[in-house]
Amino acid sequence: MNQSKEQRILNFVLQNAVRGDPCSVLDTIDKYCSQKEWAMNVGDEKGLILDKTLEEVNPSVALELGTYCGYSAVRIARLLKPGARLLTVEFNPEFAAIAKQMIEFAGVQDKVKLLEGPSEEIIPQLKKKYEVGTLDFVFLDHWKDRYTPDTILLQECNLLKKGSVLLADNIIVPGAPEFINYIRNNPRFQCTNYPSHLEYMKVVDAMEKAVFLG
Ligand SMILES: O=C(NC/C=C/[C@H]1O[C@@H](n2ccc(=O)cc2)[C@H](O)[C@@H]1O)c1cc([N+](=O)[O-])cc(O)c1O
Ligand SMILES: [Mg+2]
Repeated sequence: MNQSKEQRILNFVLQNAVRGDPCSVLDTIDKYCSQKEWAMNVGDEKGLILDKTLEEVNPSVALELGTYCGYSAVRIARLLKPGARLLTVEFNPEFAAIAKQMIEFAGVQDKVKLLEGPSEEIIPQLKKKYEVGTLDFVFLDHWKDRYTPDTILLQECNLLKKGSVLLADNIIVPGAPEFINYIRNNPRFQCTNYPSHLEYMKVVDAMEKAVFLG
């Protein structure tokens, strides 16, 4: 059976990146996806916005919704302080298997826990099953029509505290209009927009940061 694009990306990393070096894994994925096959990784330009936000927040507990091939999981994990951890949620078993190998090759597996399943099932389990108190940082990069219901669910499950930071990808392309409408009109969030470009393309995109005010 012929390989998936995600398998080809992983193979390119296994053959060309430096094992245990997260930056080399990120650079190798960016090289492949900008030169050979486009893929929906957050990429190097929006990745810098993710990096800066992480350096500001310096989270102890981070959640990612939408692992895909593990690019942003590696990107986030490489910046976590000792003892800090990332929980990343992936629904598609093939993608989860790829991401697991990507995370292990990058050498960040001790900081990352990959949770397989839909976000609406996993989020309500975070406190009891995954021993989460509250989340310092949440990266939203999964199905765009899930950003709003999952943000509501995070609040309902008491997973956010004053100062928790949400960062959402793809505000322009593919776009998350309901989420923008919800979060910018919600007095419990302080929002900031970060204009950028779609990964590996000249197309305009943006990220939105939303700080929970408690
Ligand atoms: O559609 C996009 N992202 C959807 C991502 C979905 C990922 O989230 C997982 N998931 C995990 C848990 C769930 O509950 C549901 C899905 C899915 O299994 C998939 O791995 C997208 C599209 C473009 N684009 O240019 O077209 C650019 C981007 O940066 C994007 O992020
Ligand atoms: Mg995205």
